[in-house]
Amino acid sequence: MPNGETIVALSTPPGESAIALIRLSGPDCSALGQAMSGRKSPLRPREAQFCKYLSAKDKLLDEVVLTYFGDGRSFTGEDVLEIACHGNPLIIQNILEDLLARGCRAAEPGEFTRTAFLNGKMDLSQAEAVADLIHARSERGIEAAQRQLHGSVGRKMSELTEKLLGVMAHLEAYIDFPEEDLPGEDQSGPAADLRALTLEIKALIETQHYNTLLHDGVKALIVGEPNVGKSSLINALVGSERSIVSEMPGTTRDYVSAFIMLDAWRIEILDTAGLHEAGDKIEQIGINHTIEQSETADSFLLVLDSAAPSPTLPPALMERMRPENTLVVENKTDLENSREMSNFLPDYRHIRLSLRQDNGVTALRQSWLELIESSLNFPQMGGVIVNARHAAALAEAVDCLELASEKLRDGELSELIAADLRDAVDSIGKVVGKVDNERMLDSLFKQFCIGK
Ligand SMILES: Nc1nc2c(c(=O)[nH]1)N(C=O)[C@@H](CNc1ccc(C(=O)N[C@@H](CCC(=O)O)C(=O)O)cc1)CN2
Ligand SMILES: Nc1nc2c(ncn2[C@@H]2O[C@H](COP(=O)(O)OP(=O)(O)OP(=O)(O)O)[C@@H](O)[C@H]2O)c(=O)[nH]1
Ligand SMILES: [Mg+2]
Repeated sequence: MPNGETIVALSTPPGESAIALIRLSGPDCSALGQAMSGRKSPLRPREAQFCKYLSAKDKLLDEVVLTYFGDGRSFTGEDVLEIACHGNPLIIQNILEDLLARGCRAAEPGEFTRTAFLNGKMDLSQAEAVADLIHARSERGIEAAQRQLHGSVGRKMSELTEKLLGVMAHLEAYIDFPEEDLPGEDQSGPAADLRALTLEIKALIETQHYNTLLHDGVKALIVGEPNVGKSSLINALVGSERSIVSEMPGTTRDYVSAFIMLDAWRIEILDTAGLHEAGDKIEQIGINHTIEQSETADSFLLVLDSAAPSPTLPPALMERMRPENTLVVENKTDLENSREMSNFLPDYRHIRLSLRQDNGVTALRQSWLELIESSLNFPQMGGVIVNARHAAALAEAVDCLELASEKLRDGELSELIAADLRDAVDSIGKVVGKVDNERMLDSLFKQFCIGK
């Protein structure tokens, strides 16, 4: 802490719990630990110690376990004191009030992690990963946040920076010598290096898509003609009556959504209004909603009534559905006149089932999972997935590289080109927080929870 303050916050959720953890960071931790426990000697570092908690007014507030992290060997890089007390909101409040009375300051949201970043315990992408890890809602999300917490993004940025510095060195050699004097493999010169690097960064920016998938979930749309069993399907997948099922065509008028887990994936699944021509005004609005939703959908379950003729679907929707992102669900196989429909969309994966007899749903989940995993091709780039902030910084780097490429082509001065490349290095540095910007840090850490 620049001004030597010691910050304090409850790090566990407010409310009743078996144990609550109050965390302090700053120079007063050792003295406070000794004072609150009434010990004659300082607390031994990195050792859990059972103590009484005595307030400044010498009142016994609770029996607690104290852990002191000295010499900055802690999460924040400052001295840290952790107080594990009984999880009663009144006890927690008494202890927090006592610590404030003893001169501590209440921590801002994310301030512990911000301190860790400012003390060089982690780079900015790792600090973001701490929050991602807390908020992840699927195994895939946790895995991705853990990779980032271990520095995957930072390592990728170092690699890109190294390459860029290499291009800068190459550029100097290229400018200093006429083309014909360079060894054969250098004939294409830095122009080719720059192109390759630009493509690599653009590919990295594309991985932002996976970040959205991890946070918001994979968005899946159940579509098909009226009465084919779309609502029966969402109910079977969710495991409860999420959507109304009836024998009347046109039962679902607008989309209904639910979240499910498909293996390690979080999926937002939408049951939609049956698609058919004409219909009344409300139906038409519902159909327009389906088409709108299809524009941002990652996956489709196209339901067919296998005892009815093949459907004709709106071209605007068909455009979005491809063999890689769509599973064709031939429902109602229990009906006598049910037949194979593999001639309809023959390039697509089909699955036959009877939702009425609850037969085939497990096979559908398996088949759908395979389709999702193969179509999302997840994750490439050595497991690096960038977020919106990283992507914006990388897009700046791409702009700088493209400027540099243009100047190189136009034969401009090497100093001008080098300046653009240095700007690109700075933009890449923003990802890990090498380029400091107080406002950006404020807005980033504001999104954290208190005590983190
Ligand atoms: N009790 C407790 N559990 C916790 C945390 C915490 O702050 N306190 N964490 C908070 O998010 C996470 C663990 N992260 C941590 C990261 C670094 C250090 C630490 O003491 N680092 C020292 C020593 C490293 C070592 O001994 O290898 C250092 O970096 O110098 C502690 C926790 C999850 N569990
Ligand atoms: N025989 C048979 N009937 C089914 C099957 N699955 C669903 N149904 C029936 O088909 C009718 C329509 O089912 P829904 O799930 O409401 O169909 P929907 O596609 O949501 O229909 P809309 O919302 O009107 O577009 C209901 O009477 C269901 O009980 C099945 O596998 N076999
Ligand atoms: Mg329905």
